[in-house]
Amino acid sequence: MLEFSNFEMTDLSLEKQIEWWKAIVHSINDGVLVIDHLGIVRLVNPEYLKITGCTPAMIGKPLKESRPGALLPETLIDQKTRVGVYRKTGDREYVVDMAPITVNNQIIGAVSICKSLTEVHKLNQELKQKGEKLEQLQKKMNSLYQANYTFKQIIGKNRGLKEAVHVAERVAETDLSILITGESGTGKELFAQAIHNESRRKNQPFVPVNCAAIPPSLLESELFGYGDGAFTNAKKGGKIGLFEMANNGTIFLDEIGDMSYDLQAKLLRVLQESKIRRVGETNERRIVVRIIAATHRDLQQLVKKNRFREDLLYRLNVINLHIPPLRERKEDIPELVDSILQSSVTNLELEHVPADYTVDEQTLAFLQSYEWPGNVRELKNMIDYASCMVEGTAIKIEHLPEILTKNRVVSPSLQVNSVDKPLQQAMEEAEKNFIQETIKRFGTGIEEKKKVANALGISLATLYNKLKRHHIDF
Ligand SMILES: Nc1ncnc2c1ncn2[C@@H]1O[C@H](COP(=O)(O)OP(=O)(O)OP(=O)(O)O)[C@@H](O)[C@H]1O
Repeated sequence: MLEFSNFEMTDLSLEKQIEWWKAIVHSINDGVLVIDHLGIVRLVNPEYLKITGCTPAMIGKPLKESRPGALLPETLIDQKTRVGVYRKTGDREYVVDMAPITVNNQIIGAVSICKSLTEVHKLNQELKQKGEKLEQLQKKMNSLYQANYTFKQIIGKNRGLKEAVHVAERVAETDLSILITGESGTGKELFAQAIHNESRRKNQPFVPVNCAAIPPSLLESELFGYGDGAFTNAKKGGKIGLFEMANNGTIFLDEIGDMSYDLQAKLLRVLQESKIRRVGETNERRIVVRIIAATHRDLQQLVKKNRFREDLLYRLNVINLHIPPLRERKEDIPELVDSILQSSVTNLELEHVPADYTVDEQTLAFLQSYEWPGNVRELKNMIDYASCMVEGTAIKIEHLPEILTKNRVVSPSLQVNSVDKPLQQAMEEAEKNFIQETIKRFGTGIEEKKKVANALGISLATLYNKLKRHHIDF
């Protein structure tokens, strides 16, 4: 009920006050109609005329005259407020709120406020469109954050690898945190995706984050998001973080060993409390996320050097999966090569090679003799390159990248029974030359030896063996 009894506008003359009130009513975005206690129309605003299609001629006449079905005069009698009354005149639809106007407990009139449903329909339509857009974005986001691999795609019969697959399959359905260790390119993300796809979270996002690729100063806001105006250049309205994106799914924290010590403490708190706080905000948001972390670093060593928090290591390392490097599972190379060849034809859209092209025996033996510092990723890149270069039905040594064949880094345990002696000899010589070239680059001395071994992608012990075998003084 509208009460005017306490209204004061002492500074204005009566005329001015009326003008003032009319201006207010006219500027209202809803339709307004006022009748006096006799049911005579005293005031209508332009929006009312627009919504109902009435004309200003109705002013000064009984409302029932221009609108015989009007309910407002009844409000004068029963003094009831009516809300959301649906009205339709021709093709005009609108809803009306009605209320009596009282001054000093006396009914002096009634007011009707109406809102066009055409407007509401339009807003509804807009809302629907926004909803559809949101759904599309959600789908897009889910497809961006989708895990593609399953355990079936993990190739290898090596004992260490099979053991890792076995454990991963057993723990996939649980929510236990997993730490995957192994050199770069060994398949850590492949494992993480397969675990996610085998879990009950498989229809939820899988969000990979490379902690080493994001500048430390940005990593916190990338992980946890930020609030409105959290810092200069911050997006208006703030930004959702990767943890929130991964809600109900899995977050894969790759290269966790590269995370700053300070951020490690914040991450630990998030893991313990299942709550995140966006940078610059005070409120916390609950999240349910499965954590899989990975690193090529020795985290125990980093703990000893005070560069990794021991408490975080224990929290992440509930299950440890170690993926052996490719040089320790060379028996898997032929099968990996076969699978890469098959996918190369389709992925690279190669038209110049037959679907059943292969790698010839000598080349395969060479691939098995190489140390693969970049592991399966490097093998895949090499085969993809050779697939583009191949002429005929089989990849030969000359189709491999020059850098690989010129700088052959071959393992001491070269098992190439089927290989012609000249190739073996050539490879031995190439290895010797390559080691000598690398020594020239780095120089001599114990530290330099380490650098040489590093550059060659082999251990110091292997380097010593090779030096002895090739009679190289160092
Ligand atoms: N056992 C395997 N079977 C089939 N493909 C594999 C296997 N291991 C690795 N790959 C392939 O090798 C490539 C590199 O794997 P992935 O990215 O998972 O390695 P990573 O250890 O996570 O590397 P990084 O530490 O550099 O991030 C991918 O294309 C992956 O599909």
